[in-house]
This record gives sequence, C-alpha cells and structure tokens, in this order.
Amino acid sequence: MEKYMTKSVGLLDKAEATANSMRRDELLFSYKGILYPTTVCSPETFKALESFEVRRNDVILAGYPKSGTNWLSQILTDLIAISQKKTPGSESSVNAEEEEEPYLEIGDAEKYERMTKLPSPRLMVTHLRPENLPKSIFQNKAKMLLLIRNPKDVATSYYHFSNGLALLPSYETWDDFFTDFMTKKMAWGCYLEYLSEWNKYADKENIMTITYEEVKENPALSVKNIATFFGIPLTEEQLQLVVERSSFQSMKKNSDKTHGSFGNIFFRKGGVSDWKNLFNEDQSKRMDKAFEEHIAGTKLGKKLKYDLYCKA
Ligand SMILES: Nc1ncnc2c1ncn2[C@@H]1O[C@H](COP(=O)(O)OS(=O)(=O)O)[C@@H](OP(=O)(O)O)[C@H]1O
Repeated sequence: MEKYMTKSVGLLDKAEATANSMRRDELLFSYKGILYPTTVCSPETFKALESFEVRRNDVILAGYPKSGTNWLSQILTDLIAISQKKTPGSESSVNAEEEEEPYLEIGDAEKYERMTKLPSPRLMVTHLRPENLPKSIFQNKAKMLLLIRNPKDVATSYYHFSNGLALLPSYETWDDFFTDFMTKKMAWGCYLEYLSEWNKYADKENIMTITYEEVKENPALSVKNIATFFGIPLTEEQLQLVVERSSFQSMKKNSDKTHGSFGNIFFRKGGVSDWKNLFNEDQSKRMDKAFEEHIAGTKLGKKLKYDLYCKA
C-alpha cells in the first residue's frame, strides 16, 4: 500500500485522480438537499455519521469551506498537544498510527468505528450545517469552535479553490461562479443559509464563535481566548509558539509536509479584502442585499462586521 505523509493528503490525491476522469456534472451529488463532492463524501458515510457518538471532551471546529478551517485546525492541534504536555510540532506530538481524516464528513463509512479507538481529546473539523451533524454533539455538549468569515472573501477564496482542484467543478469566469455561489449551487450548500442555520446555535454555552478577521487582526488574543474556552492553560512562551506556527507564512512554508503538492492551493493569499479584485459593483450590491435580508440583524451577522470588511 502507498504511504502518504498524512491520511488527508492520500485521500485527496486519490480523489483528484478519480475526479480527473469524471464529467463536470458528476462531481457533486445531492444529499438531503445539499451538494457535496462525490469523490470524498458519500451517502453511506452520511448515514453512518448520524449515529456517531461524540464525546463530551472532543474538540470540534465547524466552518464553511474557505473560512480558514485549516488554519484554526492547526491552532487547535497545537493547543491539544500542549494540554497533553507535548511540544507542538515535535515528533512525539504526532502519532501517525492514531491519525484519522479530521474532516468529519470526509472519508469512508467505517471511519467512525475506527475513531471509537482514538484517545481523547479527538479533534474533528466539519463544514456541515448543524442539522446534519450527529445529534450526540449537542446532547453530549462537546465544546465547539464556530469559525466564520466575511462572505465576499469566502466566495473569492472558493472561486480560486474550485479552479485549483479537480474534485470541484471549475469555472470559466468569476461571473459564472458568482451566480452559482448566490444560487445555492456550491458544495456544502449556500453560505448565507449556513450562517442562518448556525445562528440558531450561536447562544449555546458550549459554542464559541470566532471570525477569520479577528484572528488575523489579533492572533495572540484569539489563541488565548480559544485556549481559555477549551480550558487549556498556556504559558507566554507556548502562546508565542502557537501563534508563530500558525502564521500564514509558517503554514505555507510547512505545507509540503502537511498538504503535499496541494500546499499552494490551500494556502493561497491568507488575507482580508481580496474580494475587491473580483467583485464588480453590481455583484457587490447583490451580496450586500442578500446579507442584509438574511443575516445582518442576527448575532452572527453582527459578529462579522460586514460594513468594515465588505463595503469599499
Ligand atoms: N495561517 C493562515 N492565516 C491566514 N489565512 C489562512 C491561513 N491558513 C489558511 N488560510 C486561508 O484560509 C482559506 C482556506 O480556508 P479553509 O482552510 O477553510 O479551506 S478548506 O475549505 O478547508 O479547503 C484560504 O484563504 P484565501 O487565501 O483567501 O484563499 C487560505 O489561504
């Protein structure tokens, strides 16, 4: 059997090879009204996920695609290592035997059985909407970090990602992508609906919401707050180490180890406001209107500071 540096890279490599021989209209399938990539998700896995038992001390990161989940996942991995008295990034902090694809809904249906053998705390990442997560997450009150990002940058990042990977439908023009983004044709569903659904959970005490923009603005304070939420004490030195290792430059530099040949696709620009290079005035107004209608007045809507990050 081939050996990959991480399970995720192996899975992605295979998915890309399969996707290369598929027609564009075969790349996504619909499950309970939401589209997902055929090469990495399946109805069997979704079915098996329903009865997965989440433990109270599992660490869960939820975020729509392109909201910075790889970034926050790196921060959480290091914080978990620290909580286990290991040095982040050291050989002893990684146990390849115990590794499982961290994205909950990605992989084969047997993964949940394998995960029952993993020690606590298990880190899980998901792009799913809350109603499609296993009920045990909410019943067992596992702590969850909900990551959100301004919708214009999410769309921009998603556009480049769709054209960078074979497993997602690619687009000849940004205009075509924008139309699909606004009409619910994205893998993992419509982002504004995602925000609206998660907003129903935003007041729960076991959920902490954080924005991509606030982590970018003040990474040290963000890491500190995340550690406090998960009950992980940190020395100043450990805090600096986590911040340093999770900077865009460090992660991009290290990406040949973590993401193989996909590094440049997952770590593209890592900034705020790149949307200004793609959106025309009309598209910008259309997003403003949709945001105003569906999200602006909600708790998550306010947290996104839309006027600051999405208006010229
Ligand atoms: N360390 C760090 N700092 C700042 N920004 C970062 C970092 N790591 C990843 N990124 C940016 O996050 C975007 C990808 O989001 P995801 O990781 O959620 O993508 S994925 O859906 O899991 O593929 C994508 O955003 P864009 O650069 O705007 O495309 C990544 O570059």
